[in-house]
Amino acid sequence: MAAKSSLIFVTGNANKLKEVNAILLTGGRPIEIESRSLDIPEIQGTTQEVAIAKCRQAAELLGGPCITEDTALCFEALKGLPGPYIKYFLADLGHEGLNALLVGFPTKAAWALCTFAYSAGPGADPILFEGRTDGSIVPARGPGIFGWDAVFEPTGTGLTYAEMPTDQKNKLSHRYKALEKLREFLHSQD
Ligand SMILES: O=P(O)(O)OP(=O)(O)OP(=O)(O)OC[C@H]1O[C@@H](n2cnc3c(O)ncnc32)[C@H](O)[C@@H]1O
Ligand SMILES: [Mg+2]
Repeated sequence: MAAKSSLIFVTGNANKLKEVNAILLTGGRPIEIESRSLDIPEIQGTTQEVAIAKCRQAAELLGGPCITEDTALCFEALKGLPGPYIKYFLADLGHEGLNALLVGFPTKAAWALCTFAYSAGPGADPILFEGRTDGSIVPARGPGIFGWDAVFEPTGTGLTYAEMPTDQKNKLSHRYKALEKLREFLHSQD
């Protein structure tokens, strides 16, 4: 019997990869992935359009099945923006600037949205798996290791993602919720 090759996760983000491995390798039926760092241009559009276009391109480049992931951080006061453009807002404005965007708005509510996309190969329509965690934007607390972790406080926890032990974040995060759906899908394909 031919050995089953593991699924390739295309991402340039080492912190994402670490969390994805930690989440997928735990649980009743662990899933192994390989990773590939490819620089894939991201289009403008809704989170779903961005996710589908990136996964399509990744599958073309690899010539086979793959998964990709897009993370959005959506501010309620800004009707969901920066959303999929959070990477560029964070890079230019920093944690303080993200807080400053909300000065003068009555709500600091926000949600983190993770969208995994799976493509069966070049030409196949990607399938999406979304996970959302609600919270609010706060002045930075905790180590500034991963993106906007220090300014996002999930509702009811009293801690920012950055202040949480890894396994606490990985049990309630946007990424965890999306991966549980992806895990179920992959097992149904076995
Ligand atoms: O190669 P890809 O997978 O696209 O990696 P990326 O870093 O470009 O990631 P995105 O396009 O999804 O942009 C999301 C931004 O949000 C950051 N980010 C993603 N997940 C996060 C998390 O769980 N906590 C904090 N920041 C996160 C990430 O560092 C980026 O700045
Ligand atoms: Mg990206």
